[in-house]
Amino acid sequence: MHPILSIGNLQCRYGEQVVIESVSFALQEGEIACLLGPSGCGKTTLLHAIAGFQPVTEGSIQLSGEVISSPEIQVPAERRKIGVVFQDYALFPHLTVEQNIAFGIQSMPKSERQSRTQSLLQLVRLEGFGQQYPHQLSGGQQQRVALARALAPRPKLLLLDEPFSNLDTELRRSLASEVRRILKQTGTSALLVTHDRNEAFVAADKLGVMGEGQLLQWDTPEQVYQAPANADVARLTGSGNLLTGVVTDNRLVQTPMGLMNTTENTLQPGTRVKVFVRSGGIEIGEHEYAVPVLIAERDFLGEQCLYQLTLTDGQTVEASLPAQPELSSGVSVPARVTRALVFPA
Ligand SMILES: Nc1ncnc2c1ncn2[C@@H]1O[C@H](COP(=O)(O)OP(=O)(O)OP(=O)(O)O)[C@@H](O)[C@H]1O
Repeated sequence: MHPILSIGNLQCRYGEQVVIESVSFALQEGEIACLLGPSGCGKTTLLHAIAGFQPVTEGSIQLSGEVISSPEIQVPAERRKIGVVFQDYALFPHLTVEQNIAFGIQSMPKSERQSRTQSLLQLVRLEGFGQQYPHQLSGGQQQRVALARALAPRPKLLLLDEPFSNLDTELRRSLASEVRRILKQTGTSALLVTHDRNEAFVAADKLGVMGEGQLLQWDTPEQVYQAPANADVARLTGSGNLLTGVVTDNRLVQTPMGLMNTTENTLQPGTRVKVFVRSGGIEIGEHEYAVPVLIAERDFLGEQCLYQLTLTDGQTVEASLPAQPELSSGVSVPARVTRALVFPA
């Protein structure tokens, strides 16, 4: 069976500027994928190419095995059976919630249309809101209407472009999980674009990390987090610190934050490496590998505190540790790295 979406060696350009280069991945039927990447890396361009709003200059996009985009073929957007949910909801302000949801299914017989609209209202938990107008709803409710409207014609694939970015952080995460429930319940294959890793982790079966027009890694969120392909992916998938280091004779890594173990055992002694230490991979306390650090700043966050630790070479690293009153700014303590990701420099 063909994947629902298959992207092969894709390139997109704006004039001479290449903004998508050699991107390949496949999305299986019913899967939810998230494309995560910093602003300007080409996420929206890629989504637009899949939707049919953006021509491709090399490679191809296939939907259920049929080429819908290539340098020679460009199936019009309205014939792709692809739904799109935009960042700004794009609801029709003069139509009620029900009318918005039913907008794309006008060709259905009336009774079928009405029952589909009602079941979608139920699916997005907005029963009772059918007669309201978009401006009477909260941002999160409006985005759920936009989702119901996009799902109404039963698209083969749903694209979501930064769908939660207008909402506050707390709501973003709960809506990401709500959208995942809705997509799974309807068996909808979807590709969601975001620059918020928490949103991507919550929603995705597959995570695609992008940087400067290229797909840096495509895997499950767990795999990407635990085994990032390179230091850029590590940085994009979790806060932390990038240090430089050298592999020692006994296969440890020497860094400005002391010695640390590595699971990367193919590196020869003397190799220069990049070391990414997540904020949770630092421990305070005596240990043979510990080095003295100065607590430069301490932000109390409840269960955890976020510390800025100054190393003897002047660098500052960020550490997330359980709140302890004795660890306050200005205090010098021993600290070490307990977990690190090591990459060739
Ligand atoms: N219409 C356009 N004409 C020319 N260049 C464009 C156009 N749209 C985007 N670009 C450029 O293409 C690159 C990728 O932009 P794109 O919007 O796809 O990135 P993005 O990852 O979605 O960013 P953001 O998260 O900020 O929306 C950027 O360098 C951008 O300046």
